[in-house]
Amino acid sequence: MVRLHIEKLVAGGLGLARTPSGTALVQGGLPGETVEAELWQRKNHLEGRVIRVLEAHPARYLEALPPSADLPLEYPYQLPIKQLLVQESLERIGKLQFELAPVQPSPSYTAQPGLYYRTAAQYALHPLGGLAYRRPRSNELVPIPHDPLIAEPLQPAFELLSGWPLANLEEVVLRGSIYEQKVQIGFIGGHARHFQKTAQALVQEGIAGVVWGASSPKGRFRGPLQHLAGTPHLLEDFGGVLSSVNVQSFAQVNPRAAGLLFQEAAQVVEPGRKAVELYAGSGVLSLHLAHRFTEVVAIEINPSAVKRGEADRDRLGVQNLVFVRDDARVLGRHLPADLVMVDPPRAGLAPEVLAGLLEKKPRQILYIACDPATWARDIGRLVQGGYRLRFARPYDFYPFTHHVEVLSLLSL
Ligand SMILES: C[S@@+](CC[C@H](N)C(=O)[O-])C[C@H]1O[C@@H](n2cnc3c(N)ncnc32)[C@H](O)[C@@H]1O
Repeated sequence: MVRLHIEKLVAGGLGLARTPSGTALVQGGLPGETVEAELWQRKNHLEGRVIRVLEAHPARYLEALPPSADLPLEYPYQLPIKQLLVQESLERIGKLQFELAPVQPSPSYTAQPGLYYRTAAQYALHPLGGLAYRRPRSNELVPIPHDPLIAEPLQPAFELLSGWPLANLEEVVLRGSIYEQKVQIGFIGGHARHFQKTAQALVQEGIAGVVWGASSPKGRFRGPLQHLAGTPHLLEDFGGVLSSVNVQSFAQVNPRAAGLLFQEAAQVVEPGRKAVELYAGSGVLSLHLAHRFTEVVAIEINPSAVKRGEADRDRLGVQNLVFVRDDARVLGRHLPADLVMVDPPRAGLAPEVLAGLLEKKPRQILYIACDPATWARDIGRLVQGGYRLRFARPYDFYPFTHHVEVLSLLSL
Protein backbone atom coordinates (compact mmCIF):
# COMPACT_ATOMS: atom_id res chain seq x y z
CA MET A 1 0.00 0.00 0.00
CA VAL A 2 1.33 3.46 -0.88
CA ARG A 3 0.40 7.01 -0.02
CA LEU A 4 -0.21 9.16 -3.12
CA HIS A 5 -1.17 12.70 -4.02
CA ILE A 6 -3.60 12.81 -6.99
CA GLU A 7 -2.52 15.61 -9.32
CA LYS A 8 -5.27 15.48 -11.91
CA LEU A 9 -7.70 13.23 -13.76
CA VAL A 10 -6.67 11.90 -17.15
CA ALA A 11 -8.70 10.30 -19.97
CA GLY A 12 -10.64 7.31 -18.66
CA GLY A 13 -11.25 9.10 -15.35
CA LEU A 14 -8.06 7.80 -13.69
CA GLY A 15 -6.17 9.91 -11.17
CA LEU A 16 -2.55 10.68 -12.04
CA ALA A 17 0.03 10.57 -9.24
CA ARG A 18 3.84 10.63 -9.27
CA THR A 19 5.74 7.99 -7.31
CA PRO A 20 9.50 7.35 -6.98
CA SER A 21 9.00 4.38 -9.37
CA GLY A 22 7.16 6.43 -12.01
CA THR A 23 3.70 7.71 -12.90
CA ALA A 24 0.72 5.92 -11.40
CA LEU A 25 -2.84 5.99 -12.78
CA VAL A 26 -5.32 5.12 -10.07
CA GLN A 27 -9.04 4.56 -9.92
CA GLY A 28 -11.08 6.23 -7.20
CA GLY A 29 -9.30 9.44 -6.17
CA LEU A 30 -10.03 13.08 -6.95
CA PRO A 31 -7.53 15.78 -7.96
CA GLY A 32 -5.86 17.32 -4.89
CA GLU A 33 -6.62 14.34 -2.64
CA THR A 34 -4.11 12.34 -0.63
CA VAL A 35 -4.99 8.67 -0.76
CA GLU A 36 -3.79 5.24 0.19
CA ALA A 37 -3.73 3.00 -2.87
CA GLU A 38 -2.64 -0.42 -4.02
CA LEU A 39 -0.55 -0.37 -7.19
CA TRP A 40 0.48 -2.87 -9.83
CA GLN A 41 2.82 -2.64 -12.78
CA ARG A 42 1.40 -2.12 -16.27
CA LYS A 43 3.53 -1.96 -19.44
CA ASN A 44 5.14 1.43 -18.89
CA HIS A 45 3.33 2.85 -15.89
CA LEU A 46 1.87 1.86 -12.56
CA GLU A 47 -1.85 1.29 -12.24
CA GLY A 48 -3.88 1.04 -9.09
CA ARG A 49 -6.94 1.60 -7.02
CA VAL A 50 -7.63 3.85 -4.07
CA ILE A 51 -8.28 1.94 -0.85
CA ARG A 52 -8.77 4.92 1.46
CA VAL A 53 -8.99 8.68 1.07
CA LEU A 54 -6.68 10.24 3.65
CA GLU A 55 -7.25 13.92 2.85
CA ALA A 56 -10.48 14.48 0.92
CA HIS A 57 -11.15 17.24 -1.60
CA PRO A 58 -12.91 20.01 0.37
CA ALA A 59 -15.80 19.94 -2.13
CA ARG A 60 -16.19 16.12 -2.14
CA TYR A 61 -19.90 15.27 -2.59
CA LEU A 62 -20.94 13.22 0.40
CA GLU A 63 -24.49 12.05 -0.46
CA ALA A 64 -24.98 8.52 -1.85
CA LEU A 65 -24.38 8.16 -5.60
CA PRO A 66 -24.37 5.09 -7.86
CA PRO A 67 -20.93 3.50 -8.46
CA SER A 68 -20.84 4.89 -12.01
CA ALA A 69 -20.57 8.38 -10.46
CA ASP A 70 -16.76 8.48 -10.32
CA LEU A 71 -16.55 12.30 -9.96
CA PRO A 72 -18.24 12.88 -6.60
CA LEU A 73 -17.65 16.62 -6.28
CA GLU A 74 -19.97 19.59 -5.81
CA TYR A 75 -21.06 20.40 -9.36
CA PRO A 76 -19.05 23.59 -10.15
CA TYR A 77 -15.81 21.82 -9.18
CA GLN A 78 -16.37 19.11 -11.80
CA LEU A 79 -16.18 21.49 -14.75
CA PRO A 80 -12.51 22.64 -14.67
CA ILE A 81 -11.49 19.00 -14.25
CA LYS A 82 -13.30 18.08 -17.46
CA GLN A 83 -11.90 21.08 -19.32
CA LEU A 84 -8.37 20.05 -18.34
CA LEU A 85 -9.00 16.41 -19.18
CA VAL A 86 -9.99 17.28 -22.77
CA GLN A 87 -7.21 19.89 -23.14
CA GLU A 88 -4.59 17.41 -21.99
CA SER A 89 -5.92 14.61 -24.18
CA LEU A 90 -5.55 16.89 -27.18
CA GLU A 91 -1.98 17.83 -26.23
CA ARG A 92 -0.77 14.40 -25.08
CA ILE A 93 -2.58 12.09 -27.52
CA GLY A 94 -3.34 14.41 -30.46
CA LYS A 95 0.02 16.23 -30.11
CA LEU A 96 -1.78 19.52 -30.70
CA GLN A 97 -1.56 22.89 -28.95
CA PHE A 98 -5.02 24.40 -29.30
CA GLU A 99 -7.06 26.41 -26.85
CA LEU A 100 -10.48 24.91 -26.23
CA ALA A 101 -13.57 27.05 -25.78
CA PRO A 102 -14.79 26.93 -22.14
CA VAL A 103 -16.75 23.85 -21.12
CA GLN A 104 -20.53 24.14 -21.42
CA PRO A 105 -22.07 23.04 -18.10
CA SER A 106 -25.08 20.74 -18.06
CA PRO A 107 -28.28 22.79 -17.74
CA SER A 108 -29.96 22.18 -14.38
CA TYR A 109 -33.07 20.01 -14.22
CA THR A 110 -33.85 20.65 -10.56
CA ALA A 111 -32.62 23.00 -7.84
CA GLN A 112 -29.65 20.63 -7.39
CA PRO A 113 -27.21 21.29 -10.26
CA GLY A 114 -25.78 18.23 -11.95
CA LEU A 115 -28.36 15.77 -10.59
CA TYR A 116 -31.52 14.22 -12.09
CA TYR A 117 -30.37 14.61 -15.71
CA ARG A 118 -30.15 11.12 -17.25
CA THR A 119 -33.11 10.04 -19.36
CA ALA A 120 -31.72 6.52 -19.85
CA ALA A 121 -30.28 3.97 -17.44
CA GLN A 122 -29.66 0.22 -17.22
CA TYR A 123 -29.71 -1.83 -14.07
CA ALA A 124 -28.92 -5.40 -13.19
CA LEU A 125 -31.27 -7.24 -10.83
CA HIS A 126 -29.89 -8.01 -7.44
CA PRO A 127 -30.36 -11.68 -6.42
CA LEU A 128 -31.90 -10.47 -3.14
CA GLY A 129 -34.37 -8.22 -4.98
CA GLY A 130 -34.20 -4.62 -6.12
CA LEU A 131 -32.05 -2.93 -8.74
CA ALA A 132 -28.29 -2.99 -8.79
CA TYR A 133 -25.30 -1.62 -10.68
CA ARG A 134 -22.39 -3.67 -11.87
CA ARG A 135 -19.31 -2.08 -10.31
CA PRO A 136 -17.17 -0.69 -13.17
CA ARG A 137 -14.42 -3.12 -14.26
CA SER A 138 -15.91 -5.96 -12.17
CA ASN A 139 -18.94 -8.23 -11.98
CA GLU A 140 -19.81 -7.24 -8.43
CA LEU A 141 -23.46 -6.17 -8.02
CA VAL A 142 -24.07 -3.12 -5.86
CA PRO A 143 -27.70 -2.67 -4.75
CA ILE A 144 -29.01 0.84 -5.35
CA PRO A 145 -32.03 1.96 -3.38
CA HIS A 146 -32.12 5.39 -5.09
CA ASP A 147 -30.49 6.88 -8.20
CA PRO A 148 -30.18 10.69 -8.03
CA LEU A 149 -28.66 10.84 -11.54
CA ILE A 150 -31.81 9.76 -13.40
CA ALA A 151 -34.30 12.41 -14.47
CA GLU A 152 -37.47 13.00 -12.50
CA PRO A 153 -39.87 11.20 -14.90
CA LEU A 154 -37.76 8.02 -14.45
CA GLN A 155 -37.88 8.10 -10.66
CA PRO A 156 -41.36 6.52 -10.21
CA ALA A 157 -40.42 3.75 -12.70
CA PHE A 158 -37.26 3.09 -10.70
CA GLU A 159 -39.32 2.82 -7.49
CA LEU A 160 -41.86 0.55 -9.15
CA LEU A 161 -39.24 -1.82 -10.56
CA SER A 162 -37.31 -1.88 -7.28
CA GLY A 163 -40.29 -3.49 -5.59
CA TRP A 164 -41.53 -5.63 -8.49
CA PRO A 165 -40.83 -9.38 -8.63
CA LEU A 166 -38.70 -9.68 -11.78
CA ALA A 167 -37.29 -13.21 -11.77
CA ASN A 168 -35.37 -14.63 -14.79
CA LEU A 169 -34.29 -11.25 -16.10
CA GLU A 170 -30.72 -10.04 -16.55
CA GLU A 171 -31.26 -6.32 -16.85
CA VAL A 172 -33.91 -3.66 -16.98
CA VAL A 173 -33.46 -0.56 -19.11
CA LEU A 174 -35.27 2.74 -18.64
CA ARG A 175 -35.73 5.42 -21.29
CA GLY A 176 -37.70 8.47 -20.33
CA SER A 177 -38.77 11.71 -21.92
CA ILE A 178 -38.65 14.97 -20.02
CA TYR A 179 -40.77 16.54 -22.76
CA GLU A 180 -43.54 13.96 -22.40
CA GLN A 181 -42.87 13.13 -18.72
CA LYS A 182 -43.16 9.43 -19.60
CA VAL A 183 -41.01 6.31 -19.41
CA GLN A 184 -40.46 3.16 -21.44
CA ILE A 185 -39.00 0.00 -19.94
CA GLY A 186 -36.84 -2.62 -21.61
CA PHE A 187 -36.45 -6.15 -20.22
CA ILE A 188 -33.32 -8.08 -21.17
CA GLY A 189 -32.99 -11.85 -20.80
CA GLY A 190 -35.30 -14.82 -20.28
CA HIS A 191 -38.17 -15.36 -22.74
CA ALA A 192 -40.53 -12.68 -24.04
CA ARG A 193 -43.63 -14.79 -23.33
CA HIS A 194 -42.87 -14.78 -19.57
CA PHE A 195 -43.14 -10.98 -19.45
CA GLN A 196 -46.35 -10.30 -21.39
CA LYS A 197 -48.52 -10.01 -18.31
CA THR A 198 -45.93 -8.02 -16.37
CA ALA A 199 -45.63 -5.62 -19.31
CA GLN A 200 -49.39 -5.10 -19.47
CA ALA A 201 -49.56 -4.55 -15.71
CA LEU A 202 -46.72 -2.00 -15.90
CA VAL A 203 -48.58 -0.09 -18.61
CA GLN A 204 -51.64 -0.06 -16.34
CA GLU A 205 -49.41 1.43 -13.63
CA GLY A 206 -48.53 4.34 -15.96
CA ILE A 207 -45.43 3.06 -17.81
CA ALA A 208 -45.68 4.24 -21.44
CA GLY A 209 -44.33 1.11 -23.13
CA VAL A 210 -42.41 -2.13 -22.58
CA VAL A 211 -39.99 -3.89 -24.92
CA TRP A 212 -38.20 -7.23 -24.47
CA GLY A 213 -34.74 -8.03 -25.85
CA ALA A 214 -32.95 -11.39 -25.84
CA SER A 215 -29.68 -11.58 -23.95
CA SER A 216 -27.02 -11.33 -26.67
CA PRO A 217 -23.22 -11.53 -26.62
CA LYS A 218 -23.24 -8.77 -29.27
CA GLY A 219 -24.67 -6.31 -26.75
CA ARG A 220 -27.87 -4.90 -25.34
CA PHE A 221 -30.78 -5.06 -27.84
CA ARG A 222 -28.51 -6.51 -30.53
CA GLY A 223 -30.41 -9.84 -30.62
CA PRO A 224 -34.13 -10.69 -31.08
CA LEU A 225 -36.50 -7.96 -29.90
CA GLN A 226 -40.23 -7.91 -29.14
CA HIS A 227 -42.58 -5.06 -28.38
CA LEU A 228 -44.68 -6.20 -25.39
CA ALA A 229 -47.06 -3.38 -24.49
CA GLY A 230 -47.83 0.32 -24.78
CA THR A 231 -46.20 2.88 -27.04
CA PRO A 232 -43.15 2.01 -29.22
CA HIS A 233 -41.41 5.36 -28.72
CA LEU A 234 -41.53 8.71 -26.92
CA LEU A 235 -40.80 12.22 -28.12
CA GLU A 236 -37.99 14.25 -26.59
CA ASP A 237 -36.96 17.87 -27.08
CA PHE A 238 -33.33 18.26 -28.19
CA GLY A 239 -32.74 22.00 -28.49
CA GLY A 240 -36.06 22.73 -30.15
CA VAL A 241 -36.13 19.63 -32.38
CA LEU A 242 -38.67 17.05 -31.22
CA SER A 243 -37.09 13.69 -31.87
CA SER A 244 -38.35 10.21 -31.08
CA VAL A 245 -36.46 8.06 -28.56
CA ASN A 246 -36.88 4.47 -27.44
CA VAL A 247 -35.23 2.00 -25.10
CA GLN A 248 -33.63 -0.09 -27.82
CA SER A 249 -31.65 2.45 -29.83
CA PHE A 250 -29.20 5.21 -29.08
CA ALA A 251 -30.29 8.69 -28.08
CA GLN A 252 -28.36 11.25 -26.03
CA VAL A 253 -29.13 10.80 -22.32
CA ASN A 254 -28.96 14.48 -21.29
CA PRO A 255 -31.43 16.13 -23.70
CA ARG A 256 -30.93 19.74 -22.62
CA ALA A 257 -27.13 19.56 -22.79
CA ALA A 258 -27.32 17.74 -26.15
CA GLY A 259 -29.79 20.34 -27.41
CA LEU A 260 -27.28 23.13 -26.68
CA LEU A 261 -24.56 21.19 -28.52
CA PHE A 262 -26.74 20.61 -31.60
CA GLN A 263 -27.66 24.31 -31.68
CA GLU A 264 -24.02 25.38 -31.49
CA ALA A 265 -23.07 22.78 -34.15
CA ALA A 266 -25.61 24.30 -36.54
CA GLN A 267 -24.05 27.74 -35.96
CA VAL A 268 -20.37 26.86 -36.36
CA VAL A 269 -20.57 25.11 -39.75
CA GLU A 270 -20.45 27.04 -43.03
CA PRO A 271 -23.55 26.33 -45.12
CA GLY A 272 -23.12 24.48 -48.41
CA ARG A 273 -24.70 22.15 -50.96
CA LYS A 274 -24.28 18.68 -49.48
CA ALA A 275 -23.74 17.40 -45.92
CA VAL A 276 -23.23 13.78 -44.87
CA GLU A 277 -23.71 12.57 -41.30
CA LEU A 278 -22.02 9.32 -40.24
CA TYR A 279 -23.05 7.43 -37.07
CA ALA A 280 -26.24 9.46 -37.30
CA GLY A 281 -28.54 7.65 -34.86
CA SER A 282 -32.00 9.03 -35.63
CA GLY A 283 -30.39 12.09 -37.26
CA VAL A 284 -31.12 14.77 -34.64
CA LEU A 285 -27.95 16.61 -35.68
CA SER A 286 -28.95 16.44 -39.37
CA LEU A 287 -32.40 17.74 -38.47
CA HIS A 288 -30.74 20.74 -36.79
CA LEU A 289 -28.48 21.42 -39.78
CA ALA A 290 -30.71 20.54 -42.73
CA HIS A 291 -31.84 24.14 -43.36
CA ARG A 292 -28.21 25.15 -44.02
CA PHE A 293 -27.67 22.62 -46.85
CA THR A 294 -29.39 21.71 -50.11
CA GLU A 295 -29.08 18.01 -49.42
CA VAL A 296 -28.25 15.95 -46.29
CA VAL A 297 -27.50 12.20 -46.12
CA ALA A 298 -27.60 10.48 -42.70
CA ILE A 299 -25.89 7.07 -42.44
CA GLU A 300 -26.67 4.80 -39.48
CA ILE A 301 -26.30 1.07 -38.90
CA ASN A 302 -29.17 0.51 -36.44
CA PRO A 303 -32.46 -0.10 -38.33
CA SER A 304 -34.64 1.04 -35.41
CA ALA A 305 -32.81 4.40 -35.26
CA VAL A 306 -33.18 4.84 -39.04
CA LYS A 307 -36.91 4.11 -38.85
CA ARG A 308 -37.35 6.65 -36.08
CA GLY A 309 -35.28 9.22 -37.98
CA GLU A 310 -37.39 8.82 -41.11
CA ALA A 311 -40.59 9.23 -39.10
CA ASP A 312 -39.18 12.32 -37.32
CA ARG A 313 -38.11 13.86 -40.63
CA ASP A 314 -41.60 13.33 -42.10
CA ARG A 315 -43.35 14.62 -38.98
CA LEU A 316 -41.14 17.73 -39.00
CA GLY A 317 -41.63 18.22 -42.76
CA VAL A 318 -37.87 18.24 -43.54
CA GLN A 319 -37.60 17.42 -47.23
CA ASN A 320 -33.88 17.47 -48.00
CA LEU A 321 -32.74 14.68 -45.62
CA VAL A 322 -32.35 11.03 -46.62
CA PHE A 323 -31.37 8.17 -44.31
CA VAL A 324 -29.20 5.27 -45.42
CA ARG A 325 -29.08 2.18 -43.21
CA ASP A 326 -25.48 1.16 -43.64
CA ASP A 327 -22.03 1.01 -42.13
CA ALA A 328 -20.23 4.36 -41.81
CA ARG A 329 -17.34 2.75 -43.70
CA VAL A 330 -19.31 3.17 -46.96
CA LEU A 331 -18.87 6.94 -46.71
CA GLY A 332 -16.91 7.05 -50.00
CA ARG A 333 -20.12 6.33 -51.93
CA HIS A 334 -21.72 9.51 -50.60
CA LEU A 335 -18.80 11.90 -51.12
CA PRO A 336 -17.87 14.54 -52.25
CA ALA A 337 -19.67 16.71 -49.71
CA ASP A 338 -19.11 20.16 -48.24
CA LEU A 339 -19.48 18.86 -44.71
CA VAL A 340 -19.11 15.46 -43.04
CA MET A 341 -20.48 15.18 -39.51
CA VAL A 342 -19.37 12.30 -37.30
CA ASP A 343 -20.48 11.23 -33.83
CA PRO A 344 -18.90 7.79 -33.41
CA PRO A 345 -19.12 5.41 -30.42
CA ARG A 346 -16.29 5.53 -27.85
CA ALA A 347 -13.82 3.68 -30.07
CA GLY A 348 -13.72 6.73 -32.37
CA LEU A 349 -13.55 6.63 -36.15
CA ALA A 350 -13.04 3.29 -37.88
CA PRO A 351 -9.71 3.30 -39.79
CA GLU A 352 -11.66 3.05 -43.08
CA VAL A 353 -13.67 6.17 -42.16
CA LEU A 354 -10.53 8.11 -41.32
CA ALA A 355 -8.88 6.95 -44.57
CA GLY A 356 -12.03 7.86 -46.55
CA LEU A 357 -12.08 11.37 -45.06
CA LEU A 358 -8.40 11.92 -45.83
CA GLU A 359 -8.83 10.67 -49.38
CA LYS A 360 -12.02 12.58 -50.30
CA LYS A 361 -11.20 15.65 -48.18
CA PRO A 362 -14.60 17.24 -47.46
CA ARG A 363 -14.09 20.97 -46.83
CA GLN A 364 -15.40 20.76 -43.24
CA ILE A 365 -15.61 17.97 -40.67
CA LEU A 366 -17.81 18.38 -37.63
CA TYR A 367 -16.64 15.86 -35.04
CA ILE A 368 -18.76 15.16 -31.92
CA ALA A 369 -17.10 12.80 -29.47
CA CYS A 370 -17.98 11.03 -26.24
CA ASP A 371 -14.39 9.87 -25.61
CA PRO A 372 -11.71 12.58 -25.45
CA ALA A 373 -8.86 10.07 -25.92
CA THR A 374 -10.05 8.58 -29.22
CA TRP A 375 -11.24 12.04 -30.34
CA ALA A 376 -7.76 13.47 -29.71
CA ARG A 377 -6.19 10.54 -31.61
CA ASP A 378 -8.49 11.11 -34.62
CA ILE A 379 -8.09 14.91 -34.55
CA GLY A 380 -4.31 14.44 -34.50
CA ARG A 381 -4.50 12.23 -37.60
CA LEU A 382 -6.84 14.58 -39.45
CA VAL A 383 -4.53 17.50 -38.71
CA GLN A 384 -1.53 15.49 -39.97
CA GLY A 385 -3.60 14.85 -43.09
CA GLY A 386 -4.03 18.56 -43.83
CA TYR A 387 -7.01 19.71 -41.73
CA ARG A 388 -6.94 22.55 -39.22
CA LEU A 389 -8.83 22.38 -35.96
CA ARG A 390 -10.97 25.53 -35.91
CA PHE A 391 -13.13 25.09 -32.84
CA ALA A 392 -13.55 22.68 -29.95
CA ARG A 393 -15.70 22.90 -26.83
CA PRO A 394 -16.20 20.30 -24.09
CA TYR A 395 -19.85 19.80 -23.15
CA ASP A 396 -20.87 18.31 -19.84
CA PHE A 397 -23.44 15.69 -20.79
CA TYR A 398 -22.60 13.44 -17.84
CA PRO A 399 -22.31 15.29 -14.51
CA PHE A 400 -20.80 13.38 -11.57
CA THR A 401 -18.86 11.11 -13.93
CA HIS A 402 -15.53 11.67 -15.67
CA HIS A 403 -17.28 11.35 -19.05
CA VAL A 404 -17.36 14.44 -21.23
CA GLU A 405 -18.60 15.19 -24.73
CA VAL A 406 -16.69 17.35 -27.24
CA LEU A 407 -17.98 19.43 -30.15
CA SER A 408 -15.31 20.27 -32.71
CA LEU A 409 -14.94 21.62 -36.21
CA LEU A 410 -12.07 21.05 -38.65
CA SER A 411 -11.64 22.51 -42.07
CA LEU A 412 -9.07 22.50 -44.85
C1 LIG B 1 -22.73 8.14 -30.21
S1 LIG B 1 -24.11 7.61 -31.16
C2 LIG B 1 -24.55 9.09 -32.01
C3 LIG B 1 -25.94 9.16 -32.54
C4 LIG B 1 -26.48 10.54 -32.91
N1 LIG B 1 -25.50 11.39 -33.54
C5 LIG B 1 -27.08 11.23 -31.70
O1 LIG B 1 -26.51 12.16 -31.13
O2 LIG B 1 -28.18 10.81 -31.29
C6 LIG B 1 -23.33 6.59 -32.32
C7 LIG B 1 -24.26 5.97 -33.33
O3 LIG B 1 -23.43 5.26 -34.28
C8 LIG B 1 -24.10 4.09 -34.68
N2 LIG B 1 -23.04 3.21 -35.23
C9 LIG B 1 -22.14 2.47 -34.55
N3 LIG B 1 -21.30 1.86 -35.40
C10 LIG B 1 -21.67 2.24 -36.66
C11 LIG B 1 -21.17 1.98 -37.95
N4 LIG B 1 -20.11 1.18 -38.12
N5 LIG B 1 -21.78 2.53 -39.00
C12 LIG B 1 -22.86 3.36 -38.84
N6 LIG B 1 -23.39 3.65 -37.63
C13 LIG B 1 -22.78 3.11 -36.54
C14 LIG B 1 -24.79 3.61 -33.41
O4 LIG B 1 -25.88 2.75 -33.73
C15 LIG B 1 -25.25 4.94 -32.80
O5 LIG B 1 -26.54 5.27 -33.24
